[in-house]
Amino acid sequence: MKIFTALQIREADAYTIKHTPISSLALMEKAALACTDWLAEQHFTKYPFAVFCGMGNNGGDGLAITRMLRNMGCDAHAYIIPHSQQASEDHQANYKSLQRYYPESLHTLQTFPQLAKDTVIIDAILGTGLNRPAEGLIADTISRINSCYEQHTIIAIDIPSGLLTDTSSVNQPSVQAHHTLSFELPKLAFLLPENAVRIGEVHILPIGLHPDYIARTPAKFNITDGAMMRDLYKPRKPFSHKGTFGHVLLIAGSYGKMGAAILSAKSCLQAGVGLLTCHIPKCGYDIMQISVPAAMCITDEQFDHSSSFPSEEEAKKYKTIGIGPGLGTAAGSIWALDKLLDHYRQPMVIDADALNLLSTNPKTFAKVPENSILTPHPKEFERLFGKTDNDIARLELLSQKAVERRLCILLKGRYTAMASPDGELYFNATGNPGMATGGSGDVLTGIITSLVAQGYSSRDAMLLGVYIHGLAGDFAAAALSQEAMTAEDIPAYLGRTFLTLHKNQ
Ligand SMILES: NC(=O)C1=CN([C@@H]2O[C@H](COP(=O)(O)OP(=O)(O)OC[C@H]3O[C@@H](n4cnc5c(N)ncnc54)[C@H](O)[C@@H]3O)[C@@H](O)[C@H]2O)[C@@H](O)CC1
Ligand SMILES: Nc1ncnc2c1ncn2[C@@H]1O[C@H](COP(=O)(O)OP(=O)(O)O)[C@@H](O)[C@H]1O
Ligand SMILES: [K+]
Repeated sequence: MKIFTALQIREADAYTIKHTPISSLALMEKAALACTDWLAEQHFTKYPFAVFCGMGNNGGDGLAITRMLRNMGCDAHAYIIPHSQQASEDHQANYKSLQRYYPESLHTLQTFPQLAKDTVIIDAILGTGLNRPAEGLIADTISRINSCYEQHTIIAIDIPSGLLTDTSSVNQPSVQAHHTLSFELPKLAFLLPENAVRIGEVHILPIGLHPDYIARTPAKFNITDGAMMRDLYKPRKPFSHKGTFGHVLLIAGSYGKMGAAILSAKSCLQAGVGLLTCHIPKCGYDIMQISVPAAMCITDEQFDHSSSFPSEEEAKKYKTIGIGPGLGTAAGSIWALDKLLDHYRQPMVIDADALNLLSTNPKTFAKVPENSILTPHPKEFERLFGKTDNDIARLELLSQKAVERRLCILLKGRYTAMASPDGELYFNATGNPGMATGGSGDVLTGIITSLVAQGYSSRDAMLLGVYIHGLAGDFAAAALSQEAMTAEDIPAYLGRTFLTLHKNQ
């Protein structure tokens, strides 16, 4: 799914108006109807409404919504904020309609109104046309709306007013909404963790924008989806054997952190690898052999951490190496990793403590093979590449580092961002807060390493691995609840997840 900029959204609107019998005003009517239908479905229409309207088309939506709510018998009032000399054409048309049918519902905002108990606040002040920070009466109204957050439900139309669509809004005033009703496609602003408290729950409502414009307009950012993943997925051929699906070496675990190695190993197997060998410290031998009998084990000479990885000759038998979960950051491990990288040139998967080791040893980092996949969470990302002022700057840094170092790098989170060496940037939408539990990341490392071994390109293994990891987490949450599920439940639901990838699903 594509993420369009504010400019592209405007072009999509214009293209739809030009190439279909629908007028600009009719498109606004559709948008307003989609919002009122949603309000009715969610049973908000039993409450009074205060609709705050700007003077552009977002305000036009607000006026149309007020009229439609009135048509449904609701007690709705529109408060227009006079921030401009002239309202947009469609705003003027909707103003006239409301004035004609429900003149008592129209107000020009002078002072913030007294709101009756349970009044639902609709924010239709500014939409994608925001071109400077909100100030004056608009900023005051935003701040008054936000002061109602605990007592009233706040619903933003298209985007919370004050929030920029395509760039960071840190330190800018904006409405803080419980729900955002947006049209047709998600916006970049909705995917940024820094905006989480402002956008609330986002609901994307279709309004029939022209599919041709959407199909042929390239987007800088995309969200992966089921259709794309079904195209990437490689079904197994009947005469394949375990050698077909690669041999993984998983270097993981240390004293007290063998669980990370177990989670990663189980996930690697359940994601379909042909053979799995785990390199673990001596303390982990019984634990691994008992917990994951399908995995072979090589024990390090050290008892509590690993300090000697395979030689060039030994490493040849592995299709790829996954390294990091529970590894620890002992000096011996960095020394061993450095030695390994002197000869191992295949793309590998690097996570957790292995990333921490790289972040303190730039010379070792420089030896990481091209097309390797790095899987940092935000803190690990910061250790590797430094701090940024905001989420947009961090996305740019992510993309820049992936291109510069010829690596696939994924930045974990609600919408994991995935950058490949050719500059592509994708977001993943599967997954849920039930996965915010220790070990979920170790599961991801196992899955992605498994996919690389099975012959997926690094980019495809990253996109598909993150997608199925999240979807398995969604199945686990649906069956067990977000609270009760643990990281172990994610590989347990990989089976159901793979079934959704078959072409006939
Ligand atoms: N046919 C269409 O184009 C459709 C548009 N839609 C709505 O239209 C919105 C976009 O409409 P517009 O392009 O009119 O944009 P806005 O409604 O966001 O308003 C833009 C106007 O506000 C002014 N402005 C921008 N930032 C300001 C600030 N900080 N302080 C004061 N004034 C400011 C601009 O100069 C401009 O006059 C969308 O977000 C969506 O809600 C929907 O009705 C769907 C169809
Ligand atoms: N709220 C959430 N929504 C979606 N996915 C989440 C959420 N919280 C965590 N996750 C996913 O769970 C994983 C957690 O990884 P990580 O932080 O490395 O955990 P750990 O180090 O405990 O294994 C990531 O893949 C992340 O995307
Ligand atoms: K708005």
